[in-house]
Parts: sequence; structure tokens; C-alpha cells
Amino acid sequence: MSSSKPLRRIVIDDAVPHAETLFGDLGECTLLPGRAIDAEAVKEADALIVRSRTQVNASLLAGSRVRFVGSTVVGLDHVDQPWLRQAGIHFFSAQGCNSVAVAEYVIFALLDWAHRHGTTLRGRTLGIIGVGHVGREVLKRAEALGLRCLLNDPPRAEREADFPHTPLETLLPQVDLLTVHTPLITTGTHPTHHLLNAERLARVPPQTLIINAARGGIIDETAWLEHPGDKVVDCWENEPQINAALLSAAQLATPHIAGHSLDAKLRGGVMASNALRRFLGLPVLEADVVDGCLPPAPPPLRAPAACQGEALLHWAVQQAYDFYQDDAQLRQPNIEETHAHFEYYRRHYPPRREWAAWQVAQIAQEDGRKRLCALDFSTY
Ligand SMILES: NC(=O)C1=CN([C@@H]2O[C@H](COP(=O)(O)OP(=O)(O)OC[C@H]3O[C@@H](n4cnc5c(N)ncnc54)[C@H](O)[C@@H]3O)[C@@H](O)[C@H]2O)C=CC1
Ligand SMILES: O=C(O)C(=O)[C@H](O)COP(=O)(O)O
Repeated sequence: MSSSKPLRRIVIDDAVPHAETLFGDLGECTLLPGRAIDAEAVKEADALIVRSRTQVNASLLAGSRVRFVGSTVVGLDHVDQPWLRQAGIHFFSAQGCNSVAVAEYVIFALLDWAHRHGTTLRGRTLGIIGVGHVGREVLKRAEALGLRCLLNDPPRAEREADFPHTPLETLLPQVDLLTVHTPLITTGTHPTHHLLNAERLARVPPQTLIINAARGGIIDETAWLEHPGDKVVDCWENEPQINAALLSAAQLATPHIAGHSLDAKLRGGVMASNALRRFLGLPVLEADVVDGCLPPAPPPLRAPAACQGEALLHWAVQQAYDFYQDDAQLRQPNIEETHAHFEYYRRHYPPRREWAAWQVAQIAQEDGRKRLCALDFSTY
């Protein structure tokens, strides 16, 4: 170990991309699968960098030297924050790092729904439950597509006098499309465990598409199976032992990868690295170190000239990243193989760039002359 390194050892989830580049100058890095990070692995560590698969609590850290825990993801249900506070362990979580990635997944799911039903999204009503980092990004893109959006977020409604909150009782009967973006919360004034239960699902029109890319358990899966509308499931109860009936019923089923763009994973790692640097009183990462971690921009996509509007967008987003391949990966010959493959696929997820990295070019016919147009679909 170099004596210039301020920490002796940092244990890092091996799904954090470019971990050595982001953390290597701070201490000796030990990379392990998130589920394999246990008390023995962190005993000699000074800092711990996790994603969502490591349970961060007294059983993991009580006997260790760890003084800093950084999470490069957003969900907090795997972290016992009250215990960390009382143990004097600094905690940082990369809030917002993957909101664009999840929003792009949701927009893909909406475009897919319209395509399968031979209809358009414009003028439809979308309900967004939980309007934080992800919900806001979904809202921006949905409004750009001409959707009417109804928002539900009681904590925001309590804090912000002008927040356009619609209570669930009023929202649910009106929606053609419904997506949840709350944390999984089991206690307190606004719990979200089984927020969409049998009683509430009964108010949702039968043809409504429902999306869960937040956490398994926010929608009661048994009750959801009784609802006849289309289903998009990225987050499941009891991952990776997911519900076989829900998998069969879902039009799009993915193994908790909505937030897994390369950009989001890198953003989360950079945010955690900079938080650790601030904790140590060191300068943050130079921009060129971060830029050097991303691959070059992909070449422009050439869209078919006849493709317009939502169909063009549906085409372009499939070229940028094809979520149907994630769905295919989950549908193994039997459910035992699906369970076994779930974590493997997430850990070996194909590189996926966010839409802002792409340009779409199209030959347009104007006055009998051909012209090459550049369409920027990063606003969706
Ligand atoms: N599938 C995936 O790959 C990913 C899933 N997630 C999940 O999505 C959740 C949301 O992410 P962010 O938007 O970044 O979090 P956030 O904390 O920025 O936003 C959550 C919003 O939900 C609201 N909320 C809390 N309780 C509610 C209730 N009972 N009813 C309605 N709204 C409520 C909050 O007031 C807040 O505005 C995360 O907690 C995580 O569990 C996040 C990123 C990736
Ligand atoms: O940020 C979150 O919350 C998520 O759900 C992450 O996308 C989960 O990523 P993993 O750590 O499970 O790879």
C-alpha cells in the first residue's frame, strides 16, 4: 500500500464501474460481489462502497473499522441509517444518479404499450405516484409526448403549497397508464408497502397499464395478478425468487435493471467517490478522469424516412437500447432457471448509454429534395 493513500482499505461492490479509477488513489481497493460483502470482508476496511445488494447494518459493520459508507445507488431500504448514525459512521447515498435511466425505461414501456395496442400516447392520462428525482424525469418526458399527467405525492403536498397533488382515490379511476416511483417504506405516516393493494387496484380501469420500476412490494403482487391491464415489472417481491405467475402475465418483465445505464452507474460511483473525498478533506475528482471512463459517443442512428412521431421515437429508443432483450433474458425455460439467471444477468448487464448520448439522423423529403435532419431525442 502506498503511504500517500489516506485510507488503508476500501471494500467496493464489483458492479461499480471503474472502481479502481474512482477510488484507487484513496486506498487499497477490494472488489467483491455485493451479496458476498460480509462482516469478514469488511473487518479490516476503513470505507465501504455498496450498491443495493449489500445489507448495511450492525451485523455487517459492528466489528469493523469502517467510518464511511457510500451507496452508489438510490434506494435506501438496504441501509440501517439510524444504526449508522448512532455508530458514528458517515453515510452518503447517490440520490438522483439514475433518475434519467429509470425515466427512459418508463418512456420505453409507454411507447411499447402504444405500439402493441396500435394507438398513440398523446392525450392519454398517466398517473405518477411518487414525484421525486425519477417521477420528475418521467413527468418532463411524458408531457413532451403530449400525455396528461396526474401526480400523487403526499409528502411533497405537505411541504409544497403549490404541488399539484391528486389523492389516489381521485387519480386511480382516471388513468390509462400508471407508474410508481416511491421508495419502499414500511413505517411512518406515508408507508408504501402494498400502496397499491386489492382495494386500490379495483379502482384502476381494467385496460390500464401499470408499471413497477421502483421496488417490489409497493404493489401487492397477488392483487396485481387480479387486475386485467398490461403489466410492466422491473422490481419484484423476493428478488431473485420472483413470482412465476407475474412473469407470465407481464408484457415487459426485466430483472431490476431500469436504473442500469452505464451513465447512471458511473454517475453513482463518481458521486460516492467525491463524497468520500470531501469526508477526507480532499479535492473532488477532475472532470477529465470522469470523462475518460465513458466510451466515445455512439455513431448517429439513421432512421427510416417514413418513420414519424411516436413510431420514430419507438424505433430510435430500441436502437439505443433494446429492453426486449432484457425481457427475453428473464424468460428462461423454467422458473428455477429464471431465479438462477436473475442476478447473473444484472451483474453482466450489456452496456447501455442514456439517450442524450445518441443522435438520430433521418432523410427528409421536402419539395422533392432530400435533406438529412438531425433529431435530438434526448428531450424525451
Ligand atoms: N428499478 C431501478 O433500477 C431503480 C429503482 N429506484 C427506486 O425508485 C425509488 C424512487 O427513486 P427517486 O425518485 O430517486 O427517489 P426520491 O426520494 O427522489 O423520490 C421519491 C418520492 O416519493 C415520494 N413518496 C414517499 N412516500 C410516498 C407515498 N406514500 N406516496 C406517494 N409518494 C411518496 C417522496 O415524497 C418523493 O418525492 C427509490 O427509492 C428506489 O427504490 C430508483 C432507482 C433505480
Ligand atoms: O438505485 C436503486 O435504488 C436501484 O434500484 C439500483 O438501480 C439497483 O442497482 P443494483 O445495486 O441492484 O445493481
